[in-house]
Amino acid sequence: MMEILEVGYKANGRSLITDVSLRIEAGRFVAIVGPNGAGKSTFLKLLTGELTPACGSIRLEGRDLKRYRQPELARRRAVLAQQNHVSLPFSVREIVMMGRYPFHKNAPEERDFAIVEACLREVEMLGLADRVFPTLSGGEQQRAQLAKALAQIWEITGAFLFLDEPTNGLDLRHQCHSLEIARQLAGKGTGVVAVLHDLNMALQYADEVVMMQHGKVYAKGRPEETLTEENIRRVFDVQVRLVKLPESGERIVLEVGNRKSAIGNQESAISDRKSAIGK
Ligand SMILES: Nc1ncnc2c1ncn2[C@@H]1O[C@H](COP(=O)(O)OP(=O)(O)OP(=O)(O)O)[C@@H](O)[C@H]1O
Repeated sequence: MMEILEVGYKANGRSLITDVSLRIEAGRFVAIVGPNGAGKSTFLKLLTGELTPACGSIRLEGRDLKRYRQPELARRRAVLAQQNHVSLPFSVREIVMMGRYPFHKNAPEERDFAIVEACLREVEMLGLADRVFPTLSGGEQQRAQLAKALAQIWEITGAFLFLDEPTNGLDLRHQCHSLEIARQLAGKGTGVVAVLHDLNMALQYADEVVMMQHGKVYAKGRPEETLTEENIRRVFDVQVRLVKLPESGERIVLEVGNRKSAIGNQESAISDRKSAIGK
């Protein structure tokens, strides 16, 4: 379990995260949503240990995250970052094997090779395993990086998987497939924390949704409690309707327009200008 208590973070004298408290249980899929610049990635980096809080504490299994050594942390959690640049000519298989580095001493063993193959199969990348990573398309690179993260936590019970916009660059089928993999991992006891922009994906896959705004938690709880029309309007500044699908009862978010439309703003700017020049 992860316990986040009154965490704050500052950069260049500016507060990016303020007073965030949260419990993340293993076996749950938590989606972090919010507009651009809300602090989602910064918060995720605090959870992974990449950044250190300026105040408050983050505890993993009852122990402060700051007290974990890097190799120890690497055996408990995996991260799919938003940007994963690889310029060296590693093959896809070699990239995925990097997820096994925290577990073998000098060279990979038979078990590591088997896990790499299983993870490549999981993300449907077996056919591209020998390709040089930088020659892959954006979506293929994203799936290879997901396979690497899976390889890292493949055999760990109660591990955590942190995903920053995991559906970035993926086609619709692979978006669903990636989140389905994460969902299944949660079903087997992994704690999944994913930054998602697609509110419908959050509704469909998450057990809990944390909605952030201006570096703070605006709302948190079950998806249907958090992703309400009112919360979405207030936080994203957009009008939506939540519609129930008759066949399954599932709810979907339909965007029905910006609160302040760009055209409306342009029209008022033109009329302001006309009155300023006396027309
Ligand atoms: N090192 C830094 N110094 C100053 N400001 C920063 C720094 N890192 C992030 N920020 C700012 O903090 C805010 C939160 O950034 P963050 O990347 O966490 O947002 P986000 O919610 O993940 O956004 P997006 O949806 O666009 O990815 C942004 O306004 C960003 O410009």
